[in-house]
Order: sequence, then structure tokens, then C-alpha cells
Amino acid sequence: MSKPPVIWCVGGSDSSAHAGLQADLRTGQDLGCHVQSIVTCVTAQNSKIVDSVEPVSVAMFDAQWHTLLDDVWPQAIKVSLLPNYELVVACSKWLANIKQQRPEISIVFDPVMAASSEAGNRLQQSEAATELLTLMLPYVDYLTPNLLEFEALTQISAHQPVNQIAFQITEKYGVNQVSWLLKGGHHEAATATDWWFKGESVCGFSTDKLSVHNTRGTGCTLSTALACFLGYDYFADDAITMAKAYITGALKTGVQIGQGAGPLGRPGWPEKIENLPNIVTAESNLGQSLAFAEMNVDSMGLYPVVDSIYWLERVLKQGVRIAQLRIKDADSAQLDEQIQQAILLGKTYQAQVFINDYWEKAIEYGAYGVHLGQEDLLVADLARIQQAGLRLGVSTHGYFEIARALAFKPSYIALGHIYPTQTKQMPSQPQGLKRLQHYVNLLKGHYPTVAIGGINCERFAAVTATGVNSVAMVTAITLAESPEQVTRFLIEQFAQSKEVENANIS
Ligand SMILES: Cc1ncc(COP(=O)(O)OP(=O)(O)O)c(N)n1
Ligand SMILES: Cc1ncsc1CCOP(=O)(O)O
Repeated sequence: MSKPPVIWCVGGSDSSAHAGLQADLRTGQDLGCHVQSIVTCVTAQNSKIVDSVEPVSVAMFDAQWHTLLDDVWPQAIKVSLLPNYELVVACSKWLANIKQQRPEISIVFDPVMAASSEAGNRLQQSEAATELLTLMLPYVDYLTPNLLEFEALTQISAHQPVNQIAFQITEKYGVNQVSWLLKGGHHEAATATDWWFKGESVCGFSTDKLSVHNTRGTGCTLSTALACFLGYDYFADDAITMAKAYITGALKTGVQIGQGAGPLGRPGWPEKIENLPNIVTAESNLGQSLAFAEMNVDSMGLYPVVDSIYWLERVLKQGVRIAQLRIKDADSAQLDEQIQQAILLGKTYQAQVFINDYWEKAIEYGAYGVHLGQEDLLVADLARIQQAGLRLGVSTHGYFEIARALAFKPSYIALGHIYPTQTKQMPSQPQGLKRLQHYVNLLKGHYPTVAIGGINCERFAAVTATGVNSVAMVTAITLAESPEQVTRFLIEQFAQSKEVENANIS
């Protein structure tokens, strides 16, 4: 069994266990991480009130860091309540030390000042708050204040256009390694949008505001979930998307314990599509509310991706029912003719043939569908493709791109790359089977899925066992000794895996 990521949570004990380190431990456990704790203070609180806060001594604080560091390095660190100035200084020294030795360890800082951000429930001495950003920012990668904390710490108004906020953040703090995730849960709007500021760029993660009572520990839970996903090595945009989906699930499953607001639920790995946030980006093309024609999911299965009519006909003859013409040589002679032929072959063999990239020609010649990558999506006229009735397949490489694609409801979502591939230079690491399984679980019953990248005959059964609707392959077919035999073998294997899946369902 693989080892769980180790996450350090630096913060206070909450006797009610609704928030604080107790909530962090439950979040880590829920997400398969091992949370180790560095206690900054003990608090006596319940669901209604914070009665008292007693900081630990700096000696005890240092001893916890020393002892843990003597044993194991974490994958990520989440810092929350630092109740007094001495502990802010001590913590910043430890973070400086960690960052110097292991800059790759992600540090998330949730600047907690009051329980449920109510002034009467103050957890932090005010002189600590004054120095918080000066001392901590140089070592922090992600800062997750709510609106009240943001305004108190920065003196920047959170009630102005987001571009203006971005401008003021960079003007005041410069462009550095810090990402700001400004949580919008306390805003009066109908949606709860968390805004992510990284330098000049701004991106929103938006959900409908939930009318729920049990909201205690929301900030702790979100920031720890973020640290956990970073600990699993997800990219920042994916980790934020997942943390937002997680908190939405947690808010929906909160429980009434005590007389005030109860704690959040622990909804497990984010695999509910309805909990994914809407992504609000500057790329207006990707925020369009469209809906593309549906595919025939039953005849997806093996999906050869080939670069000529010659290859297309070879695989279609073996019984393939979905295929793609992917010509990467833009000067290719007779490009128009190849595309027309491909469309014709699709009709002849009653197969769903997708044209890669050349969406205008695909519309002109009446293709069944178009496949577009992330860069193509920014420039293609998606509305025109949709109005022409073509199907649209899109490449995605993680939760963020999946969530963003859902706005325009593509016909299928491709997930890649799963294994190392020689066919194409990829800017990221292979995703592996575990992530593929999570994506399939998320999308099943909502969108057809296609796995791509480095899939060969040996890996095929494990990939189909995830329940993915289609497996796209290039070299495993085109470089095979007998492409016809391999194609027929894989079609048969896919059919068998579907039978097993259907038998398991019924
Ligand atoms: C089914 C399928 N999935 C992914 C891709 C890759 O498309 P894209 O990201 O556009 O990269 P190129 O194919 O253009 O290199 C695909 N072609 N098909
Ligand atoms: C086009 C593409 N997009 C992501 S991986 C890939 C290449 C897949 O080729 P192969 O099946 O030979 O690894």
C-alpha cells in the first residue's frame, strides 16, 4: 500500500472539536492523509463561545517542531491560529528554515483571528495580528483569509471589483510566490465565490450560497483540504478546485452538535459533480453556457487516434466505432481532402469520427465531431461548433480544467495523460490510474470519458476497469506488428470489461 501524504497542521486545540486541530485531523483522515499537529494554544470553547485561550510556551512550540523534524518531512504544512506575537515570530523562523531546506513543501496559511470570525470570539492578541503578514508572507505559498480577515490584515477593501483588489495586493505586497485565496463565504451575494489572486491573474471558484446552519470550522477545513491536495502533488488550480468541492460537500453534510452552529460533515474525496465550483476566468470563451450534441456512449470503447485516411480505414475495417483523425503537419497536402474522406469513412462504417484541431473545416464538411485541446479552446468559436450540431471532445489534465469545461457541456471529456508517452511532449507528469479513477467516478453518468496517453495492451485491462467509456491509443496500434490483430483483440477486451461492469451493477 502506498504511504499517505504527511501534513503538518500548526494551530490551536478546540475543545468542541468543531474547528481547530481537531477539525484538521478529521479532514486529513477523510482525505487519506496523515496529519501531525503542532499545538499553538489550548482553547476552551463550545459551539457558542470561546471561553479562554492559553498559548503554549515558545519552548514547547519549538520542541514540537524539533521532534517532528527529527523524524519525518511533511509534504505540506497548514498554519492557522498563532495566538500571540512570540509564537508568530517563532513560527516564521521555523517556516524560513523549512523553506530553505525544502522549498518544494507547500505552506498554506489560514490567518485565523476569531472563531467564526465574530469579534466577540477573539482568538488572537491584536499585536500578533499586526505583525502577521510582515513575518509570515515571505515563507507562505497560499494565504486563505476570509473577507473580514483580509480587510483587517491588509486594510484593502474586499468590496470592490476583483481586478482592483488584485492591483492593490500586488502594489502593496509585490509579485512573489504567494497566492491569495480570498474566501467569499461572508459576502452578501447569492453565490459564494472564492477569488484566487496570483500576481496579476485572478480566477474565481464559485458555488451557489448554501443556506446551512452548521458551518463551524469552514476555514480550517478548507485550508487543510487544500494542504492535503497539495500534499498529493496536485497543481494549485486543481487543489483549489478540489478544496472548494470538498468544502461544499462538507457544508451540505454538517451536523447539529451543541446549541450553536455545529461542525461540518466529512464528505470524502470530491467525486460529486454537483459540488464542483463554476470557474470564473478572464477567458470568456470558456465560461460560455452551451450544450453540445450527445454521443452514442454504447459504441465508444477502443478509440484509435490516427494521422491518415490510410490508418483510419484500417482500424474502421476491424470494427472500431470511434476514431480520430489527428494530422499535426499543418502543411499536409490535401488536408481538405483527408478531412472530407475521414467524414465519409465515418459514415460508411457507422463510426463516430472526430477531427482534431481543424474545427472550421470540420463544420464546413459536416463532421460528426471535433476534438480540441486546451489551447484550441481559447481560439475556436465554440458557439459555431455547437450550432452546427457537431460533437465536441475536449482534452483535460485535472480537476480545474474539467470544472471549467463543464460550463460549455462538451460531448466527451478526455483525461490524460495517464502513463508516460513518446507520442507527444507533455508539460506535466502522467496522472496514473488512481487519478483516472477519481475523474471517472466524478463524471460517470454525466459525461462520457476517454482515457489517453501511454496506454498499451498490457495496461489496457487496468484502464478499462476504471469504468472509463473509451480508451484512446496511438502507438500501441500504429506501431504494433499486426495492427489489425491488436485492434480486434482490444475491441474484444473492451467488450468483456463492459460485460463485467454491467454484471457488477445488476
Ligand atoms: C481523445 C483525445 N484526447 C486527447 C487528445 C489530445 O488533444 P490535444 O490536447 O489537442 O493535443 P493534440 O492532439 O493537439 O496534440 C486527443 N488528440 N484525443
Ligand atoms: C495526443 C495525446 N494527447 C495526450 S497523450 C497523447 C498521445 C497518446 O499517444 P500514445 O497512445 O502513443 O501514448
